[in-house]
Amino acid sequence: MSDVKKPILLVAACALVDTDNRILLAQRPEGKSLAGLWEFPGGKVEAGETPEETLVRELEEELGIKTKVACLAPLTFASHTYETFHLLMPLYICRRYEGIPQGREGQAIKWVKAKALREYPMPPADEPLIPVLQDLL
Ligand SMILES: Nc1nc2c([nH]c(=O)n2[C@H]2C[C@H](O)[C@@H](COP(=O)(O)OP(=O)(O)OP(=O)(O)O)O2)c(=O)[nH]1
Repeated sequence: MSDVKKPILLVAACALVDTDNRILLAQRPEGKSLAGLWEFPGGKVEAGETPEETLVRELEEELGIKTKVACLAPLTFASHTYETFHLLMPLYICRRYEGIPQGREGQAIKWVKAKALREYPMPPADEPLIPVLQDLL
């Protein structure tokens, strides 16, 4: 075990699910950490925000869709040590939203069937989330 304590980073993420039970993945753009990997939309919880508020904000900023705190249900979470921080990432599921998701920040997006999730390389923290979604959907 390392002596140096890593800060905990709180990131809220969302499995957005459409009427065909597909899940939306977004590709991390070049220039960011973990570039090219496919992730659940979301982002860092800012000071003064609840994770649900973060998601309502991020889903609008990143995808141009509107949802509500009441439409976000907690599903599971990721807890993973990266080199410089420990990621704690609650994963919510959302089936009720308005608008058609678009990659508003230049990121590619893709609707993916649960059984095909492993065809899309994801950050290591996301690995344990895949079977949870596959069991559910
Ligand atoms: N949104 C999201 N982030 C994830 C997932 N899996 C995972 O390890 N992460 C990590 C990547 C980032 O380190 C962090 C999310 O940060 P962010 O999306 O708000 O900010 P960012 O890409 O600008 O972060 P960075 O360039 O500073 O690393 O959580 C995931 O499925 N969704």
